[in-house]
Amino acid sequence: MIKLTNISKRYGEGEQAVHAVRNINLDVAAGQIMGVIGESGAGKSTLIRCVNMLERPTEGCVLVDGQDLTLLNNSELPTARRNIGMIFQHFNLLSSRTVFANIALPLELAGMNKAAIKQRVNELLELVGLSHRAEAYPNALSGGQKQRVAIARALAPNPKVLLCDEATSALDPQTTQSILTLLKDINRQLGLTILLITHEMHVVKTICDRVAIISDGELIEQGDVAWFFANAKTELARRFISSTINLDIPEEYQQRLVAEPLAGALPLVRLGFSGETVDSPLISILSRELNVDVSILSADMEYAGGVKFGFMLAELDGVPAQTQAALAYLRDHKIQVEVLGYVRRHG
Ligand SMILES: Nc1ncnc2c1ncn2[C@@H]1O[C@H](COP(=O)(O)OP(=O)(O)OP(=O)(O)O)[C@@H](O)[C@H]1O
Repeated sequence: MIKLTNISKRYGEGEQAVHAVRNINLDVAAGQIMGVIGESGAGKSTLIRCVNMLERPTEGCVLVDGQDLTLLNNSELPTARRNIGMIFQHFNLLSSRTVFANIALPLELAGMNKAAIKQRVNELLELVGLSHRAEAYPNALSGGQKQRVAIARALAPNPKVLLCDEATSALDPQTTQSILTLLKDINRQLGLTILLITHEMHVVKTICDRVAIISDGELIEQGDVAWFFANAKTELARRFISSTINLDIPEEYQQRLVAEPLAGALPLVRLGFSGETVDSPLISILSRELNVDVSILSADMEYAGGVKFGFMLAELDGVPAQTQAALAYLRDHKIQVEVLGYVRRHG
């Protein structure tokens, strides 16, 4: 549905030039939710604004629903943009218009008659759960309600694509969750393709099917969300992932942790479960069949992209040969195993 080929965007010329986006290739299939994540200044806003030509790329080609937008002139763009809705971090509502009139605006601009506008706006108000606030002005709404109005306005012309530019960054965690749930519902109900940019891995984990990571204007890694959590290679990706997972080694264990397998010290392992992990009761098999007791220190298991994944910190207690057999068994079952060290017993 969206296909970006060799997109670059340069601001300015010569030595002053800023290469905000460099040579980016990205495909978003119809009906998919794709998240682009990166740190501040990485080029996320520039990239998403290139998709609807709010910024014209310096190079490359932008196909949306088969149409190359870079070939259109400024008078042809407004019609093509009806296929592409967009929402923003700060909502961008018109404060002098009511909720109803904000949502009606793109329909008025498209020349729709009053009765049809009324029907469509009422449908949209219902979709975003704001029928009771139709006559309110934006100033009287909460941040979450404002974003709901912005979503309704973006959906008014029945676009095939929705672009979300840090759409939840100005919202508290609970409101963020409700907006993400709404976006996912809309994606399912309407088959809408969504491209979002964010600096929060939580957003990606909650609603995206695929994720791409951008650093210094370049896409450095991309993949299905569940795969990405378990397999991402770049340090930046791993940093984003650990920001959503709390697996610190408790202080008391840190003090007893040594690098070498001293006699009597037990291996402390970090187990990574991914979409590839074989779904069987591994922990009970270790204790029942391999005689290794597993003491779980902490675990953070998640469900994202339709797949269970997560991490666990555990101590393995058994004689060395059995512990080795247990580690091999886990690896055979596609669990990532990392021995973090060996924990000396008390005393
Ligand atoms: N209109 C502009 N003129 C010149 N430089 C720009 C312009 N817009 C963005 N840049 C520069 O391009 C780079 C990428 O900016 P961009 O806003 O796309 O990053 P971002 O990842 O969205 O950052 P943030 O999360 O902080 O919004 C930055 O170095 C920025 O200073």
